[in-house]
Amino acid sequence: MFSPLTSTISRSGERVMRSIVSAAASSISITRPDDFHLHLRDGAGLRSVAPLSADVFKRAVIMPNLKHPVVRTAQALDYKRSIMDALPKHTDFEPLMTLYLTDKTAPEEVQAAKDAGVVAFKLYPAGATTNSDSGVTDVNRCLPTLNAMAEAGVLLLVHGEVTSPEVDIFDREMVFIETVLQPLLEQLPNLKVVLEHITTQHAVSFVESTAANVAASITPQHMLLNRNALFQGGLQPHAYCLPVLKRERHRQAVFNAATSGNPKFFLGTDSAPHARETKEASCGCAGIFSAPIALQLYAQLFEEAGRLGNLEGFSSYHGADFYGLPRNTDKVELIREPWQVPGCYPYASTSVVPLFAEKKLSWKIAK
Ligand SMILES: NC(=O)N[C@@H](CC(=O)O)C(=O)O
Ligand SMILES: [Zn+2]
Ligand SMILES: [Zn+2]
Repeated sequence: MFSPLTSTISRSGERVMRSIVSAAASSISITRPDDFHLHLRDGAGLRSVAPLSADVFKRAVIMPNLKHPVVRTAQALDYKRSIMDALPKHTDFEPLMTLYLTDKTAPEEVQAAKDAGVVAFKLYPAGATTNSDSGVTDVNRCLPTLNAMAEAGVLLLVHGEVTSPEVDIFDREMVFIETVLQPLLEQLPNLKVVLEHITTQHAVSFVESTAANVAASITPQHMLLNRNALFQGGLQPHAYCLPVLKRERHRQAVFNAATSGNPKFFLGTDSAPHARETKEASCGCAGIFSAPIALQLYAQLFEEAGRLGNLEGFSSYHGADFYGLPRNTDKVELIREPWQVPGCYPYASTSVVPLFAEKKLSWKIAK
């Protein structure tokens, strides 16, 4: 279903840290990773997928775009309790909660959220993606709240796409950066921003060239696939996510950024489960589910780059450092043992098709 990774990646400048991994190591041990962009949904869907993330990741930044968006601190605390209730009793997984920014979010909510341990607010331009109808119609309406965030050191996470129908869908990230993000950072130069799930050379360059308070998360699908994957052999709904996959040179830019070792880029799977029948539909949902295979696929992609030694920074250090969180101290071990990704996973009363379904991964997580 998905195109295999094209082997066009240059292997020059290979910098494998020998202390962690030797040429064709049969296992690697890395500090336990965190997922800085995760959709867990609620209800029965939550109970299906949450344990799969908690099996691998120590912490995850939980996206607030539920059907009833998580807009108030009290809701985030309720949601956190239902996440913990969906996990085995003695789990050490820690959900890092976020709030959904709206035109009406009061500046006072910022301190309340921070005091309650909420780590960030999420900016969804209204209409940009799944469950974003209550999102922001104009960032200028949110300036007092964004200013409060800058002052309190609370992060802004951004779905970076404009929504105007005149803008070509493949240009929406670039236009957002130019017309919304850049001007916003000129007004609030200290605001800590994560540009989520970046997909273009423009986003990579922007993040590389701005100050240290701007970083980006990178998904496995945007490292792996270009937009041909959407149409390979017919319409491929399970390759559809937002921001939509881009052309090959953008995939390469994102791939190179992720594997470069630059601390501004870190792991955020954007694992976004949708029931199979809601994707295989006349109007299919946007979102790719990757929780149970993401770390293994990142490892494969870093190895493809000849940069397996940079995996640990990307998956376990850069995000924690940017968020001001302590690095995890426990480890996960990946073993070289090919296995086939299942065609689907149970999801509530139905199923969800993962990224890389029925394909072979070369790394497995040791139990
Ligand atoms: N990435 C997606 O295509 N979908 C996400 C929303 C988002 O992260 O934009 C979802 O919640 O399904
Ligand atoms: Zn998004
Ligand atoms: Zn997302």
